[in-house]
Amino acid sequence: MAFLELNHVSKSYGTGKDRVNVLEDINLHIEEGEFVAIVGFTGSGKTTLINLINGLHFPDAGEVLLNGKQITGPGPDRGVVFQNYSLLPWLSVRNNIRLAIDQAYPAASANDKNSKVEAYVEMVNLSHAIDKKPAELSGGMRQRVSVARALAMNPEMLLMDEPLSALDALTRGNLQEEIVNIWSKDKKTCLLITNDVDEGIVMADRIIPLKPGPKATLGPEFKVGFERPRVITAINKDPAYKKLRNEVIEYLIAVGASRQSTTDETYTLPDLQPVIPGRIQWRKKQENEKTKFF
Ligand SMILES: Nc1ncnc2c1ncn2[C@@H]1O[C@H](COP(=O)(O)OP(=O)(O)OP(=O)(O)O)[C@@H](O)[C@H]1O
Repeated sequence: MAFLELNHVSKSYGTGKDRVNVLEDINLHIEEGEFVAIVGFTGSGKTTLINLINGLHFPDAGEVLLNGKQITGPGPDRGVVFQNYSLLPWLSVRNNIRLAIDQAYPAASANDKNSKVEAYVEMVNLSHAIDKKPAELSGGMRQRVSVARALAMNPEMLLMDEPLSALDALTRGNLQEEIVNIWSKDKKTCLLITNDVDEGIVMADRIIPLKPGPKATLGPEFKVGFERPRVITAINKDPAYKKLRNEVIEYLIAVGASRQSTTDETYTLPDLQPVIPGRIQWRKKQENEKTKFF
């Protein structure tokens, strides 16, 4: 029995003609302490997959098991880092983390809780900003707070839904390294959702592609055997890195292309007129229409 198991999981939204079959027959087994990356196309159902594990959604068919038990809702055993930080804007870094500590260690003394808050903030190198509010932080700093908050819950598993995709390349690289450092210290089981193959190679033990939806399924896994710590500037010179990267990318391109040629689903774009600032669109004045001044 694996630590996390998804067996024959399918998930749809809506009913009748509005029904969207997002995931179909998902089978995923993750061992305790493993770091797995799911790489997928935009809109293929990556967030849906995370939400099934997080307990925010439930499968229509199949089962999601953590430690052999069916997931019945969100719980402190799973810490989640979202793409959009989701911090409470009126609270400082300290108090955002404190909320998580209060929930994870309700019986701890105030002093003990304060020390834990400070330790998690230090873990993500934000001690200098501990009393700042989210609006006073950069995107990378906010994402560090999100990671610290998820870890402060002392979860058994960390779920990360494209946590770094809004960040610039340099900040993204630094945070990838920090997250892996933290993971390697206490080996929490990690599931990372990403659309970046390189991110998967730098961070994960295995990369599993999620094929394009609707009815997205998981593709074959790619094992990432590079020794840790992995430094991207060093491993990107390694021919084995280029080979693995090409294999994953070629697989994604192939399934993307075959999906486009076989799908019978059609998507209707909304009927909208784009508003282009600074551009004047002329039309013939209607009869009896008064001239308007803006
Ligand atoms: N609550 C919902 N109700 C109806 N449809 C939904 C709901 N949530 C997601 N969907 C649809 O399910 C599909 C998959 O969405 P999901 O957010 O899981 O994909 P994703 O791969 O995470 O997307 P992205 O890459 O854009 O973040 C999309 O077509 C989306 O419109």
